[in-house]
Amino acid sequence: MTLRVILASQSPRRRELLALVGIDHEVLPADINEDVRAGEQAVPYTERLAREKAAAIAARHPEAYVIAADTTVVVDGDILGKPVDQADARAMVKRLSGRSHTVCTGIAVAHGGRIESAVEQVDVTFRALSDAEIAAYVETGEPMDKAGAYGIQGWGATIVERVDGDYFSVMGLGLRRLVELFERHGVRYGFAAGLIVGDGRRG
Ligand SMILES: Cc1cn([C@H]2C[C@H](O)[C@@H](COP(=O)(O)OP(=O)(O)OP(=O)(O)O)O2)c(=O)[nH]c1=O
Repeated sequence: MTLRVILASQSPRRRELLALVGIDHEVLPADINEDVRAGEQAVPYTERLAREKAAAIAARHPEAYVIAADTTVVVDGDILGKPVDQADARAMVKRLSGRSHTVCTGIAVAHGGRIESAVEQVDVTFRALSDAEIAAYVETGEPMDKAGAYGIQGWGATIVERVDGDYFSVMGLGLRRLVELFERHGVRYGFAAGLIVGDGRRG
């Protein structure tokens, strides 16, 4: 019998990252309300959302280990989610141009009625961009499904000057932290072996 791992996310980046380190999984995106509560800061917000996404799927699949995450960009205390349209995307990229912002990624692993969670904060600095460059970048479509309207793993890589923290958390799922959360559930990670519970079952 295999260890069942469910990724409660529609994000193709999160699927790629799990595949990168050999964590076999199914995908069952969670449909929850992602509204920010009045006065809620990015760190508690992203952790709450990751936990709610994990809990929603774990309630239906109690035998599984459910992974969920939530990523936002924070600048001047404002939380930037995904842009609603191209004008919004241009405004977001312009706001991030030539300065630093923080990427917050909440991550959660639910199993057996318990949820282990954490938040990674990473400072990212953009080089200065001209309006023409911003328009051309948004034209590619890359920003549209991403928090803060950029993807560090795509053409956005040519915009990022420095990253202070975990690169994979910027992409949407911190793998070092994920392994730590599994360990809190008593599940070990082995290179090449993947996830291993006490009796040697694999996921
Ligand atoms: C900053 C940044 C974000 N992103 C992505 C990761 C996430 O998919 C997305 C943030 O949206 P999220 O709401 O965290 O996730 P999602 O809507 O894609 O998926 P789900 O809610 O089902 O889990 O932004 C990148 O791919 N690269 C980046 O550099």
